[in-house]
Amino acid sequence: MSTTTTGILRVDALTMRFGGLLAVDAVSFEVPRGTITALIGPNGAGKTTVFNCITGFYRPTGGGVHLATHDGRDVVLNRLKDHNIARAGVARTFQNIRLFAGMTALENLLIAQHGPLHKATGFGIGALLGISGYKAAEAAAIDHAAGWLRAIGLLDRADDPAGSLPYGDQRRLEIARAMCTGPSLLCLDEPAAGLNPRESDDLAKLLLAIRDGTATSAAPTSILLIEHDMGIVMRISDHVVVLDHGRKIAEGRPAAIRQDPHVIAAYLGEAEEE
Ligand SMILES: Nc1ncnc2c1ncn2[C@@H]1O[C@H](COP(=O)(O)OP(=O)(O)OP(=O)(O)O)[C@@H](O)[C@H]1O
Repeated sequence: MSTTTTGILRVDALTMRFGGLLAVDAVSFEVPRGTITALIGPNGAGKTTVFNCITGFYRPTGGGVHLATHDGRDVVLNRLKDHNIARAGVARTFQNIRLFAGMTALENLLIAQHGPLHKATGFGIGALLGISGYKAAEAAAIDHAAGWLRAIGLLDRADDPAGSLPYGDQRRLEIARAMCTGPSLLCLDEPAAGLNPRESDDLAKLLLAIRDGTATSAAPTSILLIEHDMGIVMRISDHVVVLDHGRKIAEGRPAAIRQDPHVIAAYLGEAEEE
């Protein structure tokens, strides 16, 4: 893990109201660069809402979300449309799998790279005429995709439809697809949901390798994840932010969070409500 404390993402007094419901109430935290930061909390705590504000699905009612770009600029994400948030360097996955099930694993990773390919085509005609710039971009995109397929152990299934892969493989393929966009921040919404212990273990290793930049030749990438599986959170997170009823109730290293009385009370409260 990088030791620099500069945050790659700064969430500043973020507030989100749905009519009379205050779903997120002036929440502030940072994702330190080079870390896996987990956003946890009982059901309805506001985790997905914060996530949706960061990734441009919701426009917050108040506060701001700032991304520090590679070249040191501060980009205010909540003023951008979601495709520009992706362009600024934020990639995300969803709670439900959103692969193109009928396309192959490789094709799913190539689609994620339509940006550089599009640029090389001169808006399409280059591809039709077989212009060399396009061919080079296409070869680079295939190389890049193959690198990610190797990293997730699916190179031998490159030509299989994504929908035919086991569930755990589809989850890792989605993460690879997000990584093919070359993000500086990867946001994952419950990546371990529905995985068996072996698949969770593969996921944990993949996320650590993405953080450290050892999965492929891609640079180390900071990760923000929402996760209910405390085993995985405690095992791989460097930093944990805890929400309850729309407010931040704790923040720190996993070992400290595990013993925090406010966190224990929030989760006990959830168990009593069930
Ligand atoms: N689009 C919406 N419209 C109205 N209320 C919403 C909307 N999205 C979320 N909420 C409400 O905001 C609160 C926070 O929900 P959110 O989904 O962010 O919590 P969460 O921590 O992600 O929960 P879970 O762990 O169950 O997914 C809840 O009371 C929820 O009902």
